[in-house]
Amino acid sequence: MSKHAMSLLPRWCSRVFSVELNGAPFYFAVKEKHLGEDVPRVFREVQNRDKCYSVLVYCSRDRIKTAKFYGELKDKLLRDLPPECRLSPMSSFLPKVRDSLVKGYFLKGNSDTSSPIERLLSDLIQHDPVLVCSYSPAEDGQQWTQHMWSETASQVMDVAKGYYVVPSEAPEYHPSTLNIINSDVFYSFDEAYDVMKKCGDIIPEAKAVLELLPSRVEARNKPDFPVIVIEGLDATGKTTLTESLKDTLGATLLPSPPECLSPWRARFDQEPPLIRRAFYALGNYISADQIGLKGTKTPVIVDRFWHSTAAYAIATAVSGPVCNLPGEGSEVYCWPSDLFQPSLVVLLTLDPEERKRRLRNRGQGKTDEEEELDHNQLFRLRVEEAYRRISGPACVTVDASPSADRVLQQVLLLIRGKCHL
Ligand SMILES: Nc1ncnc2c1ncn2[C@@H]1O[C@H](COP(=O)(O)OP(=O)(O)O)[C@@H](O)[C@H]1O
Ligand SMILES: Nc1ccn([C@@H]2O[C@H](COP(=O)(O)OP(=O)(O)O)[C@@H](O)[C@H]2O)c(=O)n1
Repeated sequence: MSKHAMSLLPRWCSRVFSVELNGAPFYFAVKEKHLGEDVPRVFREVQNRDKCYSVLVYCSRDRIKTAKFYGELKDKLLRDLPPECRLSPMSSFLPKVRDSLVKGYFLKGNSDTSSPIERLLSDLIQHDPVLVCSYSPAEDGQQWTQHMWSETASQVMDVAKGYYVVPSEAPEYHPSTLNIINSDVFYSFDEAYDVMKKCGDIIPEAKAVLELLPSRVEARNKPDFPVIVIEGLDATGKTTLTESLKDTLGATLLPSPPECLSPWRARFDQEPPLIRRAFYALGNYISADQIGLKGTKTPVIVDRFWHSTAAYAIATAVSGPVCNLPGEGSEVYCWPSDLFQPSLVVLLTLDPEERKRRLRNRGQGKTDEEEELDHNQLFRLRVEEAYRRISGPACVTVDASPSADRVLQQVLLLIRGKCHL
């Protein structure tokens, strides 16, 4: 059965394409007619005998499978492509159109490698939800053109018409911001639950997670006592502070994600963002249920909560500097309407050097994300800024560099001011 590739990604000529080279994005668009525009920067340094390709993963009906496939595609390309072939992250989107982003890879090869690359891409297009294009210099040698591949039952061929590639302006925010809602951050129990439920067929552990979920989303009891969440990057002193608060206030301390999810955490940390973030989102609803239970008897201190879930997810989805984040006040930073709202959220902040020193002294293993915080300063800045932008409740920032006791006293003052304890 033949299908026209273009119908899989509508409004092809309105789309912007982004290729990330050494962490910096380069944008281009396609046009039927050429009006003397420049050659986009991505193609400017490419030699004449080189050939480039793009593989974009379009969303099939099953978005769990699509997310899994996207994660596996990179491994497959890295394993099966000739080593000389250069692979860069790529995406395509309709500016300002929500959920229009599709992701994939941009491949650069030369005339020696084009046969194995094309064999691999032909195979992919026949079996997987991908859209393949090749890029080559136009006949006049001045411009570059894009040819979309079309698949028939037995062969793969270029769709006859080529498009010119032309430079395009950078969007206001990083293109990934278009797809954050309900793919990276979930704003209701039902949205996260739906993803976990659909995972049941392919990830056996998902069924175990579903069984731990509360039957009612609303916290079963409205806590009579204050509920205080302590947030911050790894090694800012959350554990130290939450333990002291527990003792000083006679409070109950709840970790997040909740302990009952511990056996499954490493498993879900390996999954693509859609599944991994749904797991953490659901963890907050389990915590909310426990808060409802304990908060009728004592104050409750929570080590991380929704701020962590949303801030890390947003900062991972977006790359580059802080200005790439969704703008302040964006709906992306809103608290889920069906999730319990704590009385106070404290964000511990620390100078990066002091944080590293504390990490070294503690000497524990780190998650990949925490490793990333160390190596990638921009990632750390994005997480911190996303923390600050989340509202409903917003966090109150506390400098965690003084001694543990001084930090405790500072936070107790805040709690007494806000929660009348
Ligand atoms: N205010 C502080 N001053 C100096 N060292 C601290 C302070 N708070 C915590 N530490 C130390 O820093 C390390 C990280 O603290 P921890 O409470 O485990 O952070 P987190 O739970 O945020 O990862 C620990 O070794 C802890 O003893
Ligand atoms: N409520 C929560 C808690 C953690 N998390 C995730 O868990 C990671 C940090 O957890 P962690 O247990 O390693 O952090 P520490 O509290 O040990 O510093 C973050 O990177 C988040 O991605 C979350 O998404 N939601």
